Amino acid sequence: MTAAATVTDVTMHFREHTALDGVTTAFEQDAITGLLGRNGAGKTTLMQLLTGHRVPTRGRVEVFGAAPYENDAVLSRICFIKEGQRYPDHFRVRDALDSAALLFPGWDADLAAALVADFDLPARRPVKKLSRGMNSAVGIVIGLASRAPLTLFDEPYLGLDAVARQLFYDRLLADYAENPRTIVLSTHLIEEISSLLERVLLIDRGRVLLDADAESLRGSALTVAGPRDRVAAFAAAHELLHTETLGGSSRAVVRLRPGTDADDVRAAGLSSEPTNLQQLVIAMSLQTAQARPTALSDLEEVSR
Ligand SMILES: Nc1ncnc2c1ncn2[C@@H]1O[C@H](COP(=O)(O)OP(=O)(O)OP(=O)(O)O)[C@@H](O)[C@H]1O
Repeated sequence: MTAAATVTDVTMHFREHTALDGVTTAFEQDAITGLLGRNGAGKTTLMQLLTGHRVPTRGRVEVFGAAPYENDAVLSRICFIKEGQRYPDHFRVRDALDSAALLFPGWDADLAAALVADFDLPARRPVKKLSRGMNSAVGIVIGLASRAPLTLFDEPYLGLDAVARQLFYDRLLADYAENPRTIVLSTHLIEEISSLLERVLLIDRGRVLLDADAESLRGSALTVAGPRDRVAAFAAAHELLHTETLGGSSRAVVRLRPGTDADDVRAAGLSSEPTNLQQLVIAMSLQTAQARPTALSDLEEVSR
């Protein structure tokens, strides 16, 4: 794969807190990557490193072959849309778009105008008087119309209703099909965007938990159910992500070994149902949470 950006053994400390811990990954060029993970996992921190807003404590970040920090040649090719983006107080919607047009060499004014109409944005209204959702829509218009070779959206939906979110997904996909570029999208609305994704990067407590091709993930996990012993025997031959047992029955989320499918589950005398990306992410995150050593505060609670 050709990478637009690479992150090599990157650690990021904020005083005593480790936000990223030895992260190595690559963002495929001209692909849409979903950056997933629980609150505080380190998604925003990773995006800040990719966009030159921070330098890592250790390790190397390269975007288009060079370190992004204070590198104008690289930064002019990056658009970073953050949750709750702020604009100067006096800015109207039109001013926000005009300054974005100056900032991004690939700016498409026609696309911006079409998106403003799609999202029903009042061009002459001050941005600070917009509703939360409208404010997010301004960020989305800028992110899409920038046509930046690397565009990052960090939870861009604050306050956006379901119809507007769907509009965003549709416009993103349509424009991306005509103008492929590298897009990184962090979100907690995993199922809503799962069909858009070509790559999935799941971070948990600053570490990479999953870095995979979305197509290969689809169908790779199943929820299997049946008698406890049979489920345990089946899971032992695959990768067990999460299990729940009630009396003699169990349900387990399992990542299948390559070359196996639901027929193998049936042959083992178990029932199965597909596990979607959101369920897979939850199961993997829960698995690491359960495997984690007991927190100090819990020990203190026990010893009291
Ligand atoms: N400037 C900072 N100073 C101290 N700690 C920070 C700073 N920025 C982030 N952190 C901590 O680093 C960790 C990762 O934060 P980050 O914002 O990257 O997570 P996230 O995955 O984007 O979370 P969310 O989904 O809630 O937005 C968190 O524990 C956070 O408190």
